[in-house]
Amino acid sequence: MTFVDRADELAALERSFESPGHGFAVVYGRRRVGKTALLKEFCTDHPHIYFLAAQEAEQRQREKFVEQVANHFDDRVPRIDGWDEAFEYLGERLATEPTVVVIDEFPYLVEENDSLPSYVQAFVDEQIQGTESMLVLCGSSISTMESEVLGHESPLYGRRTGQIDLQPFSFQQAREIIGYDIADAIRSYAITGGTPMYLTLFDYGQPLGENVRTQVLSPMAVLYNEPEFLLRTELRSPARYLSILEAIATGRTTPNEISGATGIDPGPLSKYLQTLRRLRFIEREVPVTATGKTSKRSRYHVADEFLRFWFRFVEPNRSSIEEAPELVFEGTIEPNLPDHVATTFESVCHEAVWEAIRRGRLDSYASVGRWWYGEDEIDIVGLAPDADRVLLAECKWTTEPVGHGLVESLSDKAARVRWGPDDRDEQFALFSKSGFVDGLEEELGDDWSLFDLAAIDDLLSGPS
Ligand SMILES: Nc1ncnc2c1ncn2[C@@H]1O[C@H](COP(=O)(O)OP(=O)(O)OP(=O)(O)O)[C@@H](O)[C@H]1O
Repeated sequence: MTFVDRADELAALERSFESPGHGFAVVYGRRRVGKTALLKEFCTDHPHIYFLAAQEAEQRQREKFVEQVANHFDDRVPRIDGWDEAFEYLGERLATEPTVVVIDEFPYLVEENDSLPSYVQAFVDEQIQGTESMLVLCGSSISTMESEVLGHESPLYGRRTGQIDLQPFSFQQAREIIGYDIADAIRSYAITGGTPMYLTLFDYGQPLGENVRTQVLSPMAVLYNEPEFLLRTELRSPARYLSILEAIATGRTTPNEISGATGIDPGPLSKYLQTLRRLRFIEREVPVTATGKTSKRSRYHVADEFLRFWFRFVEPNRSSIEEAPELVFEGTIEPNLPDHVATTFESVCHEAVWEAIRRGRLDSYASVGRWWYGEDEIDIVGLAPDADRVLLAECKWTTEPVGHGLVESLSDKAARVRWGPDDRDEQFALFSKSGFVDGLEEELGDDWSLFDLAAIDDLLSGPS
């Protein structure tokens, strides 16, 4: 598998290494998001020591660490008693040769010895301070990385010279891996999301349905149990979190609805929701026109396409999947997939809007998001307060071409979006999977921009 993208992250690590004096970078993010792949790619061009911590006894880990340092410098392995000595030895050697030292899965070391952050602090302050070397701490447990490395309470707080919170690939980035045409690429992304490992599990020489059957619906497949595994990396008892995620994935988006579906009282629920947000399993959204971030109109959604798919189609059907996966696929997944993909299509169009702005195909907007009020909802609304300009856009993942009906309903709803002065500049855009009825584009004036799948493909397949 060739390494894809991550240009910004590699450049940030490079800057940290090149800038005068030592570097201390922290890389974290969800499991399978590509932290190790990123660091290995970065290391290829630099003298480096890459240490992968494991869930094993502290002493054995320390021995392995020291062995690795000694091997790198062609030393005889010294006798070392504690982590302070191990880091002291490393520090002495780094003074002679600028080197990148990566400690991957750092939280495993902290689990074994919670003084590790203090040893690393002394190492950063006293040993690598005067060198041109760089230390990178990496970890998948967002909770541990935030509390033990990045948080106020940590001895390492404020010492880092760089920090990367690695995110899954956007659709545009994922397209470099997904080998389907644009329609199937969107469907496929609706199932795997942008997590590199999930993207690389699919065989794009096979039809999408076959990938779903073998990679998701088989009890032996990695993705069959993946969300539980992800939650267990972060949480001791994930049961309640699982039921909250399932409620959100099946369309309960307000705290009231989630509380009703799960039976969890609003008080404790808000804590669970906060934790799920911190771990990036869910996101809270407010209408783009809302001024306060705590708008009463806020809604929650599952922050990752794969999790949304899994909690909607896999978790509720586990026993049937084990009995008759084909029936679940044909009876439940296939008929409901277009509805699931319609939401993914909206976020793909959202990316297309930003790309169209970058390329000058649309005017610029300071913020772009969703808008809703009462029964009304508009998929994408862009606001340019400096120019009193608003963009109003709808996305349709339907089998029929879009016609006048959508134009009229969007124009009507536009009038109900309370934002800006009365004479604001209104621009419109339509995104459609099945194109537009003949002549629509010519009929509508310059204020309307129409994008079919080919146009979206064109926007999102080039370099970002
Ligand atoms: N930039 C990338 N381009 C192509 N493939 C990638 C990229 N990043 C990750 N992958 C693939 O995704 C898989 C998971 O990546 P990786 O092991 O780096 O994730 P991780 O965040 O370190 O995961 P974990 O915390 O579970 O160890 C790997 O098999 C890797 O080949």
